[in-house]
Amino acid sequence: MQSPATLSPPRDLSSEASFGAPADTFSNVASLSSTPPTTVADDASLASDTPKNDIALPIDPIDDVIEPAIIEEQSEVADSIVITTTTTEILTATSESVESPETTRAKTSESAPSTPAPERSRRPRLSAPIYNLARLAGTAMHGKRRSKGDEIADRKRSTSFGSTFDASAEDSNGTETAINTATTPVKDTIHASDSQSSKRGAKSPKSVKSAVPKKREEAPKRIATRASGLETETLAHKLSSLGKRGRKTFEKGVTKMSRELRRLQDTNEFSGIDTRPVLYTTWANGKYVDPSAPEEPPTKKIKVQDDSAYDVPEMEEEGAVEEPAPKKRRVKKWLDRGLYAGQEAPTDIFKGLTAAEKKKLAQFPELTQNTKVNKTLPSPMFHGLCMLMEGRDFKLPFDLCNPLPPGQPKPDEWRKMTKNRFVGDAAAYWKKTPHFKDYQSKCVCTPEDGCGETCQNRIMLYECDTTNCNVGEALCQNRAFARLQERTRAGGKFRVGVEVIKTSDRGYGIRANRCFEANQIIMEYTGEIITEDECDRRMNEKYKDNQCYYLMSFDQNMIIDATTGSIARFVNHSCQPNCRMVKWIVSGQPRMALFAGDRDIMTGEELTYDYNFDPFSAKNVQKCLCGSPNCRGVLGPKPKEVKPPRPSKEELAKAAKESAKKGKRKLKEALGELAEAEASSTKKRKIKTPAGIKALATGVKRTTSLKAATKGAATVIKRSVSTISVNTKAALSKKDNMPAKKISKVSKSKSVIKSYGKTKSPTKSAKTQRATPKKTPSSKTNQSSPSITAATTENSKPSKGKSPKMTTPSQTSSGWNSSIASPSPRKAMDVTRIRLVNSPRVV
Ligand SMILES: C[S@@+](CC[C@H](N)C(=O)[O-])C[C@H]1O[C@@H](n2cnc3c(N)ncnc32)[C@H](O)[C@@H]1O
Repeated sequence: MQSPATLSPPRDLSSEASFGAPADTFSNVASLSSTPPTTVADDASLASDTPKNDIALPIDPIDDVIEPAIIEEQSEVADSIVITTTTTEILTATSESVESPETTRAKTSESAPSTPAPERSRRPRLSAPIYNLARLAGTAMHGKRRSKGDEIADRKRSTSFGSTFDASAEDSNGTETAINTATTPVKDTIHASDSQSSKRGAKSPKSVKSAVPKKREEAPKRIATRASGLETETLAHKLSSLGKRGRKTFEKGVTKMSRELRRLQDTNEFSGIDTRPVLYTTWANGKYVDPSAPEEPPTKKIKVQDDSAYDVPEMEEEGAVEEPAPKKRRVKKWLDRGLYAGQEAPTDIFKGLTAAEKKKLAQFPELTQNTKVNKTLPSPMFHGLCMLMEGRDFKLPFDLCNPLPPGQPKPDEWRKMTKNRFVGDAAAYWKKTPHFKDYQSKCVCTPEDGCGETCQNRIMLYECDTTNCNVGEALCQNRAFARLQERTRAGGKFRVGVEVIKTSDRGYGIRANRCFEANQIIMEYTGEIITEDECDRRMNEKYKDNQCYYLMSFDQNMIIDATTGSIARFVNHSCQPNCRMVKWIVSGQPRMALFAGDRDIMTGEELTYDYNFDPFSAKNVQKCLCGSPNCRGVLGPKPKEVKPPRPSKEELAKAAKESAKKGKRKLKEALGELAEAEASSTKKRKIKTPAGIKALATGVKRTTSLKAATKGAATVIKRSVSTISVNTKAALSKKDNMPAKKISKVSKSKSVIKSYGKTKSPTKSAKTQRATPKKTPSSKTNQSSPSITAATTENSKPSKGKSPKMTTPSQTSSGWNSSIASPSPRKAMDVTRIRLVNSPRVV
């Protein structure tokens, strides 16, 4: 069987064949919407499956005429063509038998209406006859076949030309047959359409639309479905939207409508009703705004909250749920002094200059005469004036905006704690100490004094507050911790004034990012306050694998563990420090803070203090990398001062026995040598014989028992190997904290045994003590003697209950107690020793 591509319409077959245009059944469909047939001659064109432009030229010019009203008919015809194409094989051979257009016209002219319909005024060729195709096809009598249940589809199927085709195929003279069979469906199809109605009322939706513009002014304005939101329309609306022809059709009744229209009349498409859901879309800035898309978080600028969001009437009535508190407006923190915060504006530019410098400065009248101080942007401390005098261009020694280079690694493993926290028995222990109550006694300062150097609270290292100050907040200068709190509460890194840095060789460190005056409080050293027992436990269990510890001897039998603590724990050691660590009693609580040293501190300087490191063992001695000219080389005492390992009890007993054997004279000699050695090592201090030695001597003198002598000797030996660090210079304050002048008379040396004897004669500061000196725990144990010697742990506190490791000179305690027993309360407080041990076993 031949493919449909070879099929050709029954008319003008030769020409079709000659075109040889490819064709398929779908092209028929395409042709339906193009050139509707208006004449019989066009019948052939209807069956043509060649492209329209191919056949348009040779065919009658009527084809050029577009008749919208017959489009529906054409579609019907097209349906038939699909079927009739099966016969074209025969038709190609009988092209000569096809009726010519003229013949066809002659035939049809008889039955064609004499006058063209007035509606068809658009027809360009009025002369062209219009035929009643139904009549011509002989189908006009069929009437309303559809209403009788005649299904078009069935009809099409029933129009099988199989037999005809076969017959015609067999018919050698089958020309006529072929024509009949070929034309029958076409005519049948044409007949099926009502030419009358097609002329007048038959309108496809397309044709309806094309008619609408003509009567646009008359027709009531169509209400846009989208605008109105209506999804259904009234009949009147439907009619109005049909235009004139459509309305007429409705008015005349469906019988006047073409079959196609009748088929479509109840469709929304026919009525022009858009039943698809109307999509309301939002566009902004040329972009589609998806309403289902999650809302973008409001930008920073859009901070205005809609108050209506809080309108929850039910909740208000019940009163059960509180309204969310309005967000507190963040107050912008301004730095009033910039990089030089903490720097006082110089009132006397000659201050601190040498005579030569003053002379030189006097040569610059513009500098000396100008008494007005630039408070807005003061020149850098120590730099500006010197540079001016040297005649150099001023250049900042560091980045103004950020002294610290960016990208500094910060410690992340560290948990911060800004307040001390007592752990375990430490709190109860502290409450038993006299400091807890004694700090409340009021100072006797006058407003003129302003709690200066002579303030008893200051001397005792008790910070003044409302309970113990006689002067009042406005004039009191002894409130360093309170000022620190004020400063840091305001926030901002320049107010806090310190930042963590990463040093090249000592791990992390702390750097000043503002200026600090001499003796000014810088930051507090906070952590967990634990007892020594707890410290032992932690070191043996918790920190046994740690590289180093942040444990600082704090008070009697108490230690601050800053493993969880403030950033002060990162302050490194220096043998020439610019800070010191001092303990104060604030509101009855022990607190430790880092204070600036005797000189001002510049922005960018690394903060250091002397650890007074007690390694507890020679093997724990760490190399010091502070780089100062007077570096001791190790963290702690110099190697020669490193304590030898402590003798065991047996060794001590043996030594005592031996010394007892040597006799009284030799023992005296030994003691004399020892005392001499101590005296030579502490030039400024008068060494008092330690109580143990005293007891030993007394025991020998009085020929007491050997046991007593042994005990005394053992005590002496113990003390001789103990490192007792007394940083007598610590906690000196010129302005805020301590009267420096008085303390300056005290030796600065941090010594071992040397320190013991110096406290026999009261220092000048002792004169300022209260009439009734406060009793320390150590003084309780050795009340008669204010000397350090009587206050060692060994004496005051038996080492029975301690582990062997800790029983040995609880050096921290001994050092601490010794200073507490000092007649100078200042000295009693200023001992701070950091215990940084590399091996927990050593403790
Ligand atoms: C309390 S921490 C100080 C902060 C420490 N750099 C860090 O990164 O955590 C004490 C440890 O710092 C190191 N360190 C501090 N000062 C030092 C110095 N001058 N020389 C060498 N190491 C020092 C030692 O390892 C010491 O055990």
